[in-house]
Amino acid sequence: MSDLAPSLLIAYGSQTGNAESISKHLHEEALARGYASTVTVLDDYEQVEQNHPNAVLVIVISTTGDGDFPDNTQKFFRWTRRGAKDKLAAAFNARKFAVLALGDTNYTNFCQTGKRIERRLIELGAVTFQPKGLADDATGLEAVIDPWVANMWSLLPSLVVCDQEKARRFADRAAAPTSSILKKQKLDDNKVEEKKDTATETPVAVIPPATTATAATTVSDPMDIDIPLHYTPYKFPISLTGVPTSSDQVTGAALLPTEYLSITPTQSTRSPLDSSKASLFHLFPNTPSSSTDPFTYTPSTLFASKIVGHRYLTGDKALKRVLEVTLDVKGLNWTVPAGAVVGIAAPNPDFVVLPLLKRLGIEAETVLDVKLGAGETGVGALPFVTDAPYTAYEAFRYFLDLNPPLRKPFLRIMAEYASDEAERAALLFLTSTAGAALFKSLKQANLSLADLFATFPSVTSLPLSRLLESLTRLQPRFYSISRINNALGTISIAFNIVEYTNPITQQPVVGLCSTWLESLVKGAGDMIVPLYPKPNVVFGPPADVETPMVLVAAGTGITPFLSFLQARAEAAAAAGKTPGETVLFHGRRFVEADRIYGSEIDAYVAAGVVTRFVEVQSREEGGFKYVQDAVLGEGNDVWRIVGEQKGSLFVCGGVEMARDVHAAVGKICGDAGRVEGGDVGVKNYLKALTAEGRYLKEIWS
Ligand SMILES: Cc1cc2nc3c(=O)[nH]c(=O)nc-3n(C[C@H](O)[C@H](O)[C@H](O)COP(=O)(O)O)c2cc1C
Repeated sequence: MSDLAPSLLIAYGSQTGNAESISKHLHEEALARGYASTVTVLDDYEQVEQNHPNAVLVIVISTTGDGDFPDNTQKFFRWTRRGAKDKLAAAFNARKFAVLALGDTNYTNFCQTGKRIERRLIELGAVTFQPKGLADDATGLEAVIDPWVANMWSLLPSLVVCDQEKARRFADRAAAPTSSILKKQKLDDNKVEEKKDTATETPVAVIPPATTATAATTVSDPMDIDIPLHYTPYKFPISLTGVPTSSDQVTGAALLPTEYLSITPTQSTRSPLDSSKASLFHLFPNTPSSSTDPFTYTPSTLFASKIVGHRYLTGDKALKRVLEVTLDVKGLNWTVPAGAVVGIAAPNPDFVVLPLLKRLGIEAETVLDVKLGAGETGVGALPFVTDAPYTAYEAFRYFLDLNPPLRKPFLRIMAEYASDEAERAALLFLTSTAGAALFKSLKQANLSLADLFATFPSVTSLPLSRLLESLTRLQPRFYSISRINNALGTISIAFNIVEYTNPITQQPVVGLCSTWLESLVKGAGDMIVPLYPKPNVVFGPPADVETPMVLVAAGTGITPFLSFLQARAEAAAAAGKTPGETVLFHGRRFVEADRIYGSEIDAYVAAGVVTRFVEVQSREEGGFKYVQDAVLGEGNDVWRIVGEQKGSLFVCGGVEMARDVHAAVGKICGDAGRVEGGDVGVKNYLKALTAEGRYLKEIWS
């Protein structure tokens, strides 16, 4: 009897789509190599595994937040810790598995989730068939992923049953210098379109229609805002040094991913173009309009909240505008706790969607029938699942990430459809090992999909199925709630309007969600914001209002702390207690212009809820420059509160700031022998504080 497992099961956990995309491509390649393969999101693992009890398991998982599990793995990880012993044993005992972890060394907890999952599965009796891969986004994921995956393919024949005929065909394809199917076709096909340089094409500019929807209460509206209406795609100048001009000269190009989606444009059309309406909701007919359980709402059953107020929190001198938006969430029936977070599903802007559809030759109004190809079984392989069939416009506007990170499998697919030989060669070269430096320079330019098509204008006939296979789902954007009114059923969020110039392409870049929300308050839509409450948020103030705490924020990192202070003031008043000592550090650029929630904090200071407010300005003379300098400067107090009085320390803001504050706190702990054991002692001490929930961070990149 063979010891080989009957199949391969690829399970992913992904916050922004990288692990998802990698897993789907692994799955497709596994099928092409002759393995019976299934791909699933980790949260569905328990159910999917029952149909594949003896499969070899490959886990691809990213780390998010501050060493946290992606949202679509939380259920899985909880189950591995607290699930029924017999079920866990059945699922994992003697299971052969390997972990490919994605992370970024800019974060303190590099690839933490991959490490934890591997450790936990080993505890449950599973056995690794190759060491985990730790891929680093800071230096380029491919440097680790490519050899890790190559090693996996070399080991799988001794682990999983393989269809030898398919394996042989695959080996033949791999041995061919490049896929020549399209090339041959082109030689005989006079109908191939003339090369068109779309970089010079004028993109369609869509002017959002004016609305008569209820106007928001504008407290202050300091300036006229230009809402972007169009985007001119950027053609990346590829340096031709060392780049082969003919595809025959390219060696070691990536293999063409197998096609797995079947997309049929149906005869029906639906006019989808009224983007002033929250048309997203007709795609989710089963979504309850209200529910007694707020967590019924998820990324695929969104709640329709309504903007009922807005104001700018920054002054004219500020370099970035901070907008506060107040949303009616009564129907959620959610008693919102301090520190709560909502995920907002912002659509792609029409000025990106419509030119892209035009570029691909797709009618926006056509209803699509999207299915897995014949013989496909992977439950996680569909790019999105909704209750209703949708139009091309809806798919592009609401469901697809149109700014994906540059990925080699997609470049390989583009090469297949490039009608210009030099472009085809360049695209193939980009996927090869020899093209690594060029790939890196293109990746660093953060090109959008539109830029990529402008860079390779001869890719004109890319089928929709190929594009959808390569794109991942548009992810919700998360916002900490700053102000809560549970009686009225409203919440407020405050955020920077993201706008900057891409340093490499010099193109303007705008944030998807922040600019969309701003456009709504400027009258570009019907003020409906699809959202859901993020479950399992642990970032909240200590339960006992007398526990002292230190809060460290930079910029809009102040937002969750507003809710902490509000909760503390209310709980102290209700219990007739004096709130514990609270030191709040807030870093910003300018004293006045960036004093986000300044008057609210002044009121908390006056009421004794904030006992010390340390304001730090990086662009003003005098005082501490950065918040980490202030934390270090106030080290004695920080230690007294956290170390001696067993208080709590919370940090919220960007990743660099959190790293620098972490270093400052480490120094405070190590100074004067406060924590013994040198660097290792301090590291373990801070780890223990985190485990106790007394040192928590909310971080974004
Ligand atoms: C907000 C945010 C937080 C992150 N936190 C961590 C972290 O704590 N540790 C780490 O190793 N990587 C961290 N990363 C890096 C991601 O794991 C990495 O970019 C990965 O490629 C993302 O994969 P995904 O798209 O499948 O989620 C973070 C990335 C973001 C955007």
